[in-house]
Amino acid sequence: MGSIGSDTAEIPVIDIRPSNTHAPRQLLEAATRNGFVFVENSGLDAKDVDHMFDLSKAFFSSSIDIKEEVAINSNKAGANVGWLSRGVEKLDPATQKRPDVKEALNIAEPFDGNLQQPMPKPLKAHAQTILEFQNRCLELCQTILELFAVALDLEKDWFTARHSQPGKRSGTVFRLLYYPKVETYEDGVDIRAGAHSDFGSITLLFQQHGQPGLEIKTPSGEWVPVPVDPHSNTYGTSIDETMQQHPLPILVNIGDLLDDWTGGLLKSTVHRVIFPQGGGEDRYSMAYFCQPLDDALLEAVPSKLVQAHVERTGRSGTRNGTVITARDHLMERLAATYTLK
Ligand SMILES: O=C(O)CCC(=O)C(=O)O
Ligand SMILES: [Fe+2]
Repeated sequence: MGSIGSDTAEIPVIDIRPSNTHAPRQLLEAATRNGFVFVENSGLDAKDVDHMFDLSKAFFSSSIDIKEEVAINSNKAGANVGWLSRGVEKLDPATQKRPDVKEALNIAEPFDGNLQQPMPKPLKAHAQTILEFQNRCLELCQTILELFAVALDLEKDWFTARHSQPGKRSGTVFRLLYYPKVETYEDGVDIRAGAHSDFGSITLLFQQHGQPGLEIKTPSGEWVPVPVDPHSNTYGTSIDETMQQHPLPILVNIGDLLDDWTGGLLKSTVHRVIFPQGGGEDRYSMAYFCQPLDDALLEAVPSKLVQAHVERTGRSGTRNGTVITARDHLMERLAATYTLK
């Protein structure tokens, strides 16, 4: 079992400004190792990230009535959006005895410049801020996808054109997460987020100083902690003033769809969120799960590197030779997560 102080996961920090001409190769290397990487100089303003966290806290600290108005099953905006109360989701249904100890608010991708679901009271006045934050996240995902295309010797827009086009929808979701501090929890039974890999193409994860708990599973089956701040040698358990000054790099990880699409060359890795010793403090995180356009066909990626990998591993992204769409891929995964409870 990984614990604070054990070996850290090998997660490089990559400067993704255009001036770093090594970025494509560095990203690809990280993606083929365990699919987790920190990016810095991402273009996302630390103040905007902090502001989003403040809004998240305002929502999760509001009354149950306010939250229930936007509960995931109470609106007509479609599946997978709205508030999930504690006890609703089990990310590792095959193993978990009890649900994840967390709450979440799923916010769908804006369409035609508008949010697609009613905002809860504390967030209503900030709809534009939230929408703009989602746009910044999408831009960052597109930058990363472009760097992957360059590294794989594809047309620069090979992935990006399949992720965003005016008037087209995708299953991209922005998720605010709240893991409450608890007085008691049963070790080995209760978990903040059960072991899982993400569904989509790439995920951006925003964490906060002093709120550790994320772990990834190594190929040998060991759990190793992911730092909150890769520039510090603690896992964010002690908050010192100077540590809070610099903006945290953003954690990026590969999801199952991109893993499948590239025949496993880019890897999605299983991860989870544990209670720090003693139950920890509240943990807030925010995840931006980027998905290709609903109608994007997960056809063979025309890259020699991908093709060579597929030949070596015998894995291809198709289902018995049938090319499926990104939406089919997502629906398969959502169905598996939400019915196996
Ligand atoms: O909250 C975290 O740190 C991770 C959350 C996560 O892995 C997920 O929601 O997919
Ligand atoms: Fe995840």
